[in-house]
Amino acid sequence: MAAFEETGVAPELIRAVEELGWTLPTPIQAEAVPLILGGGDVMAAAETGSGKTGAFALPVLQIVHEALRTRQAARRSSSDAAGDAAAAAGPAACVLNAEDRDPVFALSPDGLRCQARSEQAWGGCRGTVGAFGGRVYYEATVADEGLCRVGWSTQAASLDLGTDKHSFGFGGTGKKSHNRSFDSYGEAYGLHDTIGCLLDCEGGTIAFTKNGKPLGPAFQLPQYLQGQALYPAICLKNAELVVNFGSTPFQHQPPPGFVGLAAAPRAHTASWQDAPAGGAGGDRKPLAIILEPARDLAEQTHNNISLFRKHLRDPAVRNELLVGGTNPAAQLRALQEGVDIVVGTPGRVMDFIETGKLATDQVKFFVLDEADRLLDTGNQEVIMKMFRRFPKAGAGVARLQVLLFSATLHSPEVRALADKICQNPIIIDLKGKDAVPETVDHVLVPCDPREDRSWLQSNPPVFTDNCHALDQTGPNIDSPENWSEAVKRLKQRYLQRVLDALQMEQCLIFCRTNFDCDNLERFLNSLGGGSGAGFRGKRESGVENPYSCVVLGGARSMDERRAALQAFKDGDVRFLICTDVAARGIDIQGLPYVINMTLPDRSEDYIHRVGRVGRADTMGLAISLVSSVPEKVWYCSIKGNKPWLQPDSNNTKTIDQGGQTIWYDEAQLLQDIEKRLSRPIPALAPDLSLPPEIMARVAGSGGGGGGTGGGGATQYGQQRGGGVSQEVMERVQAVRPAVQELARLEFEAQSSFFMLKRKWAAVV
Ligand SMILES: Nc1ncnc2c1ncn2[C@@H]1O[C@H](COP(=O)(O)OP(=O)(O)OP(=O)(O)O)[C@@H](O)[C@H]1O
Repeated sequence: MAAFEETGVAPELIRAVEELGWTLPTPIQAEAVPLILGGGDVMAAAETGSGKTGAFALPVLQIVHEALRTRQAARRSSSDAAGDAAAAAGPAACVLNAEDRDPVFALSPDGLRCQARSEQAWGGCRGTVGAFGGRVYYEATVADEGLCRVGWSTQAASLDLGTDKHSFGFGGTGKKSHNRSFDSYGEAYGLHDTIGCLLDCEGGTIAFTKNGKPLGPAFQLPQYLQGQALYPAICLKNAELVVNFGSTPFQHQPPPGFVGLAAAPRAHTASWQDAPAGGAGGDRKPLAIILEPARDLAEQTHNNISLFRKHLRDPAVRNELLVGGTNPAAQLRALQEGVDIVVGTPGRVMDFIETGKLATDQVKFFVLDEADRLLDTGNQEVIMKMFRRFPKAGAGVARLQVLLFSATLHSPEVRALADKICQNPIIIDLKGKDAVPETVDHVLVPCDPREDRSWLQSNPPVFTDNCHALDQTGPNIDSPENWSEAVKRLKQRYLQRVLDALQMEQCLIFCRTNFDCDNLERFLNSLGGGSGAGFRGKRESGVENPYSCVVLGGARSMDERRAALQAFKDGDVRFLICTDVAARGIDIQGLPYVINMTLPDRSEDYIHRVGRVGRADTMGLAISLVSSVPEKVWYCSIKGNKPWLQPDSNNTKTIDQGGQTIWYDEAQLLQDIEKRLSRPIPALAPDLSLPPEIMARVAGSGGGGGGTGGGGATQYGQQRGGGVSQEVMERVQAVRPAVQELARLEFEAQSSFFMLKRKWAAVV
C-alpha cells in the first residue's frame, strides 16, 4: 500500500491528515489522488465509508493552493520589478483601519485612538493587519464611559462584532459574543480598564485578560475559520478606546509565547490590502465548486476541507459553505471578500451564480460528490446549467477538471451525465455493483405480533403512524390491519430490548418517515424519563439517560439538525434517529451500530444505511427489525404532504385505491437485500445474543470480543484487527525520509519549471 507521500500529496496536507490519525491512504485515495493531481477528469466509485472525500478534497486543495501561490508570486515579482513604493515601505502599519469602519466610528490620525459618539447605534472598525498563524496579542484601554466590545473578526464579518459566525467579541458588561449568542464570561470592565485580546492560531482559541489578569478561554475557533486571518475588531456605542498593537510597550505583558500583533512574523499575518475589495470576490474568485446532494453532507465536506487546509499558508485557502436554509448574508460577504473553494447544494450555489454574486470565470474544478444521489434528487438540469457557465478552454493546468464521485458508476443516468461533462475520464471502480464493506455484520430480528404479544403492553406508551387510526384494532382481532398496527407497536418494544441487550452506547436508528422519527423520539423520551429528556446529555447534566436521543430529519431546521448531529458526535446523546434522506453520506467516526426500524424499499438504500458503520476499517453491526406480517405504511408522493395528521378513509386507502398508503412486504424486501449481499442475513438468538457465525467472525477479527449481553458486541466501533499493524507502521517510517526528499525535489523542479515558463511568457 502506498504512503501519502507516494501519491504526491503536499507535506502540509500530509501533516493535517496525520493529525486526524490517517496513516496511509485508503485504496480510493491511493488511486484517485495521483490521477487528479495529474490533471485528468476522474469518475470514481468505492464502497461507502472508504474515504472518498479525502480522495477528491486533498488534490483539489493542493492544486488550488498551488494556483494561489503562483498568482501571489507573480504579483510580488511584478511589484518588485516596478520598484513598487508600497513594497519598499515594508509591511503594512498595524493600526485601526480608516477604510474598514462604520461612519459613526471616528479615528485619531495615528489610528490608535477611537470613539463612536452615537447613543443609538453601535459603530465598528477593524485593524489593518490580521493573523492566521502563531500567537498574537493587542491591548484596548477604555478612555471614556460607554459601551465597548473588543475582539477579533475575519474580513467577512460584519463590523457589529460578535453578531455573526465570523467574529468574536468581549463586551464591557462581562459577556462574550459570537454569532449573536451573548454568554457570561470573565467580568465586567469599564473606564481605565485595559483588556488584553489573545489570539492563539496554533491552539485555535481566543481569550482575554483584564488589567493583566487572565479571564480564561473565551472561544474555540470553529473548523471553518482555522487558517483564516482574524483581525483586531472594536465596536463602540458612545465610548472611546485606545488600542496598542505592540508598537509601544504594553501596559501588561502578554503570556509567554504571545507577541504583539505589530511584531508578529510576516508569515503569520495578512494585511487588509491583500484581501480583495468587494465585487464578486475581486481577484479571489472560486477555483473549485463542489456540489453535494444534501446540506448536512455539504457541511461535512466543508468541515473536512477546513481541517485539511489548516497548514496551507501564504496564502491560506479560503473555503465557504453555500447551502439553503441558512442566512445568505454572511455567505455573500465571504464571496465578496474572495473565496477559493465553494462547497454547496445545487440550488443555493446556482442562486448565487445567477444573481452574479458567485463568479464562475476562474473555476478549474467541478466536483460532483454522490453524483448518483444528485441525479436522483432531480439536479440534472441545474448541473448542466452550471457546467455551461464554466470556462472549459485551455490545456494542461488551465483546463476545467471534472471529478465525479458516485456510489455507483453503473447507473445510466450517471453515465449519461459523464458523457456530457467529462473529457476522457479515467474510471476508478473499486466497488463493482454490489459491494458492501466487509467490516459490517448484518443481523435481523424477526418481529411476529402473532407470537409475541408484548405489543399489547401499554406502559410506557408507543406512538404509531395513524395509518390504522380508523381501523378496528385490539387483542382479539385477526385482520391484516390489526397485525400491521401490532407490529408497529412490537418493533418499538424490540428496539428497547435490542438497545438493552447489546448495551448500546451509540446507535443510528433509521425510520421511513419524519413522522416515524418523531414518534420514536417520543417513545425513547418516555422510556428515558419523560418528554424533554432527549437532549439531556450525559456530559451536560451529569444525569445518565440510557435512551437519550435526537432526530436528524428533513423536517427539522438546519440549525436543529446541526445541533442534533453535533450532540450525537460529541457523545452527549446516545441515539440518533434519522431518515434515509437526512443520513445519506453522514460520517460519524467509530459508530458501532445501525438499526433499521423498517427495511428501506430500495436495496441500495440498505447499503447506504449500513455504510454509516464499518467505516475506515472499524467493525460495525447492522440490525434490521423485520416484520413477519405485512405492514401498511404511508406513501407520500407529494412533497410536504402529511396525510398522517388527519387520517381519513380516503387517505388511509392504498395508492391503487386512490389513497396514500401501501402495504409493505418486508419478507420480500429482505430477499432483495440478501440477494444484493449474496448471503442470507442471520437472526439474533431469542435472547438477542449474536448468532454463532457472527460471534466467530468477530472473535477472529482480532480483538476477541467478550462483551456482556451481546457477546462479542463490544468489538463494534473498534478498528478491525486492532488498527494499523506494526509491520505497516514500520514500513511507513522506513520509506518516509526517502519519499519526503522526493516530494521536495519534485516541488523544486515544478517551481523552477513554472518560473521559467513565466519568464518565457514575459519574453514573448
Ligand atoms: N486515509 C485514511 N485513514 C484513516 N481514516 C480515513 C482515511 N480516509 C478517510 N478516513 C476516515 O474514514 C471515514 C469515511 O470517510 P468519507 O466520509 O470520506 O467516506 P466516503 O467514502 O465519502 O463515505 P460515503 O460513501 O458514506 O459518503 C471518515 O471518518 C474519515 O475521517
